[in-house]
Amino acid sequence: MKANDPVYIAGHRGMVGGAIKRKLETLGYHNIITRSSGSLDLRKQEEVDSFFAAEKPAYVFLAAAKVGGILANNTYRAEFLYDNLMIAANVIHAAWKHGVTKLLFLGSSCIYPRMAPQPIKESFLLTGLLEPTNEPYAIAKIAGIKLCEAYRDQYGCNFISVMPTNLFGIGDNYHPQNAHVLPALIRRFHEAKMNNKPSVTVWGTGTPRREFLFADDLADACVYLMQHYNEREPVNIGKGEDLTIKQLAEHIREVVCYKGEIIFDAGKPDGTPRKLMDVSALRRLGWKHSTSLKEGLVIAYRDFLQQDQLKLHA
Ligand SMILES: NC(=O)C1=CN([C@@H]2O[C@H](COP(=O)(O)OP(=O)(O)OC[C@H]3O[C@@H](n4cnc5c(N)ncnc54)[C@H](OP(=O)(O)O)[C@@H]3O)[C@@H](O)[C@H]2O)C=CC1
Ligand SMILES: C[C@H]1O[C@H](OP(=O)(O)OP(=O)(O)OC[C@H]2O[C@@H](n3cnc4c(=O)[nH]c(N)nc43)[C@H](O)[C@@H]2O)[C@@H](O)[C@@H](O)C1=O
Repeated sequence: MKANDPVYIAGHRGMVGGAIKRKLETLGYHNIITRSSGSLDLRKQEEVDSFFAAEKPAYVFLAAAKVGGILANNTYRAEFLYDNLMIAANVIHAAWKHGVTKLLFLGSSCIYPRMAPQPIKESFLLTGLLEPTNEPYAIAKIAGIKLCEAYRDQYGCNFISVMPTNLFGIGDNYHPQNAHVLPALIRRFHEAKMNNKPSVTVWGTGTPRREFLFADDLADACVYLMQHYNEREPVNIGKGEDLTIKQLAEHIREVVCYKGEIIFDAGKPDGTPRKLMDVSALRRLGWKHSTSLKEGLVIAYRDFLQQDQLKLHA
């Protein structure tokens, strides 16, 4: 990938796409192609085809998707399946048809079986039942991986897939119901602090374990793999270390400087008990994260405060 090659980032206004764009710009890439979902709906095959015919991207980062936390996944099951299937199918097919040199598809750690042995190796894909709360999203993401593999097998396309662990960072979604746990709790603890509430409720039992990677680290890994990885097998992207949701909530309470209690609502779903990534393949390829959870949380809280201020002045 050379500095003047046309690089399309699908989903550049999102947390991950935005981080990939920042990374590429820092590295001197100056021919970056972007479209918002308003100007190019990736669920529409003809629109996608015309876009690829006109813009002829050489490299594609596929970071556009319908994304959300456990409740959003479980509530909007139709959209999480339909939108993500259509986006993956349309973009990957157009990339083949219009001769894209290389494409990187973003999957997710939730594609692995709910009760997969830990840490989860890439080879565990399709060896067991999925977590029911995010089965539609996972099925669409698995279809994306299989599309990359099929176009590689049949047509020799250099399409690669990466499986990121749970992410957080700049430009995250802080919606109280639809967000992932980390941004949702930043908001809940902040609002409790501002309103002098005696306690904050955290969904589930607090016992599930999750791994959290800072989105700028993920972007760094994606660009690294775009430059150095050309194989068929998906690659896990994570840190290889996790913690319980209770421990995460305690870290966020500290960063936000909230002094009240934490209460657990076991009526809400826990989801997968654990999904710790085996990152040995990524390490062998020469990549390791650089941002600690604590450092990332401080940046994420600052990002939340900035988004909050922007809304107040909008
Ligand atoms: N966040 C996480 O914890 C994880 C994310 N991932 C994966 O990383 C990728 C990026 O996620 P993230 O950045 O968090 O998600 P965001 O919700 O922040 O961003 C998603 C982007 O996708 C675009 N998009 C959605 N629907 C369409 C559509 N129909 N047509 C065109 N563009 C569309 C949106 O564009 P616009 O803003 O213009 O509407 C948006 O910018 C996804 O593939 C996701 O599955 C994987 C593991 C964990
Ligand atoms: C990235 C990944 O994200 C999703 O899977 P998930 O890992 O279960 O993600 P989550 O962040 O929503 O929850 C993690 C844990 O945290 C608990 N939890 C506590 N309190 C809140 C809370 O306030 N909000 C949320 N969302 N969860 C909370 C929650 O009950 C659960 O035990 C998938 O949709 C999947 O598709 C996917 O790709």
